[in-house]
Amino acid sequence: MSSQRATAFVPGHVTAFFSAHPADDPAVAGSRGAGVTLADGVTVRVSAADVAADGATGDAAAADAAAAAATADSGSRTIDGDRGSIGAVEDVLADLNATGADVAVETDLPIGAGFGVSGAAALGAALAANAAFDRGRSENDLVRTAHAAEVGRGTGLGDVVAQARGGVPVRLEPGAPGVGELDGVPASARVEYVTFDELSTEEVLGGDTTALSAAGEAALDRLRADPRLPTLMDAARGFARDADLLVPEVAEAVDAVDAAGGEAAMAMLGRTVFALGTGLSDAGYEPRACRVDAAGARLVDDRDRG
Ligand SMILES: Nc1ncnc2c1ncn2[C@@H]1O[C@H](COP(=O)(O)OP(=O)(O)OP(=O)(O)O)[C@@H](O)[C@H]1O
Ligand SMILES: CC(C)(CO)[C@@H](O)C(=O)[O-]
Repeated sequence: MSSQRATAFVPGHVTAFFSAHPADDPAVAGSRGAGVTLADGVTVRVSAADVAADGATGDAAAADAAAAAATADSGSRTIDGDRGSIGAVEDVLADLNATGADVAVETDLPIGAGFGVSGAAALGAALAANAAFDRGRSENDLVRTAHAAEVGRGTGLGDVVAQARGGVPVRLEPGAPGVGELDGVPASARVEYVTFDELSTEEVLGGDTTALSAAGEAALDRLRADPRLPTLMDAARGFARDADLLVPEVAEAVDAVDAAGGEAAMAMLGRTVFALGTGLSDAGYEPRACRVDAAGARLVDDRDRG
């Protein structure tokens, strides 16, 4: 019996460095690399359209009506309360026969600025729709669905598998569960971040990624030899420089943090700088701050998240 509504939380993910590995099969396509998941993330609420309207949690007839509504053409879509949709989320809902559901995406993170919001929204929609409509999929299956949707839309390669894991994920082999392979840097930290503007993931991934990927592989070799946070940050700085992705505002902030004795790097793919500890505050910026997310993507009780 389905509950007809469910809520999932998925951490943000900043990629420190990556290499791109396209493939025809979206479960095989992905990226190698490493990054940091954030306790700041994306909450996705999925509910059958009539349940959202009526607040009914009701009897078997109501459940049948709700299940039917879930597969209707399209329910409402909001991002932070305004009408809006994310392509990868739509593909996930289609895969789960849940296009008729109402889907509310909520996040304090900026979209398109290197926090993997589209991947998080896709994974959150998969977890919540599966629970709301009792689709009976396993976690790996849902991560695969969200990964394929994200890769298919060109909005990310490795965010979904990283967000499913939490912590400081290292993507050793590209692809969805069953294909890719993950490790992690066993560390927790406070992370500060400042965003200057968006950077289109679709544009960068759609261009020539040969040089970028060579730089990403070199950075991964360094981190594998010394899986510690300072090495991740140093490898990230080398990657941004060698892959020619550094933008002036970010370069200036990274230098300022370095001059103040801290560790910072550029978040891929956004005009965003992230730092460990109080790196950005110490350098005179007014950053947002959170911890590394410890748990990875998860269903949450509606009451826990207002
Ligand atoms: N307000 C918005 N600003 C930017 N993109 C939006 C917005 N609303 C919906 N979208 C959609 O969300 C997706 C954003 O994907 P994109 O990969 O650029 O960002 P991201 O996942 O937040 O970050 P990144 O991949 O840089 O880590 C796009 O498919 C875009 O069409
Ligand atoms: C391509 C990417 C940098 C976009 O955020 C990310 O998905 C990754 O690391 O694969």
